[in-house]
Amino acid sequence: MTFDEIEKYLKQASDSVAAMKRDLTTFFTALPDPFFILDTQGNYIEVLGGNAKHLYDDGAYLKGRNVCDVFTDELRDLFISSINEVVQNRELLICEYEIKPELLRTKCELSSHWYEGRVVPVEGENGEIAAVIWLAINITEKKRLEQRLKDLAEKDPMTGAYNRRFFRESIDQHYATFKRYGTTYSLAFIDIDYFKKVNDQFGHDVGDGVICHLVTHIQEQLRTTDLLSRFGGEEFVVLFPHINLDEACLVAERLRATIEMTPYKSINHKVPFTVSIGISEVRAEDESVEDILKRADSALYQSKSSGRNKVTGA
Ligand SMILES: Nc1nc2c(ncn2[C@@H]2O[C@H](COP(=O)(O)OP(=O)(O)OP(=O)(O)O)[C@@H](O)[C@H]2O)c(=O)[nH]1
Repeated sequence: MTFDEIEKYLKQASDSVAAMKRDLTTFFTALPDPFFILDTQGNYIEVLGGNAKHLYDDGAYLKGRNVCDVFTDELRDLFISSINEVVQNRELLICEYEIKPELLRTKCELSSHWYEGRVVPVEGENGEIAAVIWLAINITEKKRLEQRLKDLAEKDPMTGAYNRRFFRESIDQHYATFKRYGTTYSLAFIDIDYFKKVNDQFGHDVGDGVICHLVTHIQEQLRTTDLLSRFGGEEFVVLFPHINLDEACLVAERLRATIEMTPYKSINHKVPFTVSIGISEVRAEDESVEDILKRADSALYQSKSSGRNKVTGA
């Protein structure tokens, strides 16, 4: 082979490698979901794919950065621990994570995005794990649907409070925990006074407004661990975990007083209203959840029969 022939051969080879590289880049860039090549320390070596622009930010800026520079504590831990796990177990790992709007570079985004990460190891020349490939799939729509289905199953559509079925499941769990560990809890039945009159005087729509206003008001006053459910039309129940009767009565009294002071206001109406409340605490001698429910119900009856706008503990 002459020198010219060798040179020609090498040029052809290099051209075809360059063409292959171009083809691969075109191919990877066209992929709808983005994937990242990260070294075992969490440095972004390469960012590819993500052609579905309505679903993904341009991740090019990640190249050369470390996950610790990009994400907040919780996500940083998830990324680092997932990479470590893949390096150790040498197998596919699937995780789900939420990226808050402030981390998304598309500034018009107001809500979080959810992703499914599929992470696989990449072996180096000596068989060691040199890097991981992290495929990120936007599952925000799926998550929204899941949340919607969960809400439909657990919540009252008009007020957004939990429904009676969800309350029943929760109280059954708390009762079981009480029987096993003695962890106390209390219940408050809350019923709007003379609500029929509200409907009769102002109409059903205003009545609905009063109910929603009450729910918002109660939610604002409760701790995040307290559980508010709509038990019936204008009757609600609050489950107070870890709270005894005296403490629950104090909270309920505060609720009663602030409700009295906070009328429902619509464009055309101002509707003052009050509530009656019955409280009970789980007791060692209770044989079932029905016992505590019955006590709260009769305490509510007492509040009603003694003039309404009252709190009674039983
Ligand atoms: N607007 C509206 N009214 C409802 C809803 N659910 C139940 N109600 C009404 O709530 C009223 C409850 O009336 P009652 O049970 O007689 O009780 P009350 O008038 O509040 O009197 P007390 O409870 O004895 O103080 C009924 O007129 C129901 O039609 C609802 O979702 N929206």
